[in-house]
Amino acid sequence: MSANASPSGHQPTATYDSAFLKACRREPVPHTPVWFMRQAGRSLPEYLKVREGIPMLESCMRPELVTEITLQPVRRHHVDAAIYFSDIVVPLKAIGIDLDIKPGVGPVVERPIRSRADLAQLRDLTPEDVSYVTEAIKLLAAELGGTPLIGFAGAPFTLASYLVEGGPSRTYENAKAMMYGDPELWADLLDRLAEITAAFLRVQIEAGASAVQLFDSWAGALAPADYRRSVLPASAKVFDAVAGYGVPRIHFGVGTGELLGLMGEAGADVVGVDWRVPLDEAARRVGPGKALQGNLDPTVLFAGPEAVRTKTREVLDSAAGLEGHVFNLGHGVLPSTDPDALTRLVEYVHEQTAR
Ligand SMILES: Cc1c2[nH]c(c1CCC(=O)O)Cc1[nH]c(c(CCC(=O)O)c1C)Cc1[nH]c(c(CCC(=O)O)c1C)Cc1[nH]c(c(C)c1CCC(=O)O)C2
Repeated sequence: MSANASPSGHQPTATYDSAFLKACRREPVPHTPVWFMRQAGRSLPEYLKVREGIPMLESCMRPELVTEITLQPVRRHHVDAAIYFSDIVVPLKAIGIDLDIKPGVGPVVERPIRSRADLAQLRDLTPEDVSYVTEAIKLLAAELGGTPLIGFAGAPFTLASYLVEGGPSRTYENAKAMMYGDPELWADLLDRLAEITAAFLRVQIEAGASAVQLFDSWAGALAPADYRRSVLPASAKVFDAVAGYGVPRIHFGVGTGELLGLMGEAGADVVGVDWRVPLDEAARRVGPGKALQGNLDPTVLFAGPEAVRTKTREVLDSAAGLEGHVFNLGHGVLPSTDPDALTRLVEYVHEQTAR
């Protein structure tokens, strides 16, 4: 049996009983678990060293390299969970979409999806398309011991934002134009992406991931009514598709203060919160029955150790009444962050919350 227990009749394992998975299940924890979005990556000199000369997407397809990069922040910071090293566009590349990740820019798509004919670019994802993911997760499970591994994928809206725009955007004008102007095409696009995303998460869970996070990073660009009508059904389809595994499902976005209730409704077990809404208020918006993840402003790490402690204490205080809290930043680690500040932060949260 894998490190993941089935919802019925679980076998206790160090992974199943880890602080991270307990907090996701809203069970009592020995300390508040901590991990960081983008904990692997450019903030770590050891990452820059092993990535030297290897393009981002290629590095995601090399199981030994993925394993090493995923383990680096666990070794260095003693975080409570590892996140699988990959990118949200990897499954799109795997089904043959012509795209690349440009350094300092982000994902760039050669032929953006703008019409019904363009949908033909999207075919089903099979486990064979991403055999390197299965291989890397098996290697990781052997190395991680009791530390849980989080698998992840981009949510249909965030993936669509890259596919329709053709690259990063501040306004999402093409994606939103399709959403408002051709709702049927938009719904079909998001539904196809939901299927690809669900298939990609299933591969990760079946290989041994203990939790999954759906990154809807750019959903905060939407008004609640549009999110509910045009985006929520596709994200809900993804969460439904992986519900049966009994692994916690985390749902994250940036600038989603007005969407937190709806993001919970989409079906996640844990809702990620950025730094704009305090966790006690976020809990009221999300409603009962869900754990929360977050939410230190990543720029606080540039302010010196005392400020980090003060602001961390504020996050912990606002989380004091929650049933389940996973400490994280409100968004990813910024590349120029001092890694020692992250190590100290993990230590501080553990020490402050030891029970
Ligand atoms: C929107 C998004 C993307 N990718 C991702 C998201 C959702 C999370 C978020 O909101 O930040 C998700 C992602 N991308 C990466 C991870 C690794 C796992 C981890 O969190 O440690 C994760 C979880 C690696 C990466 N993905 C990328 C890097 C940097 C490239 C490099 O190191 O060469 C890493 C470590 C590239 C990437 N890929 C993307 C962007 C915007 C960029 C940055 C472009 C740049 O600034 O150079 C798309």
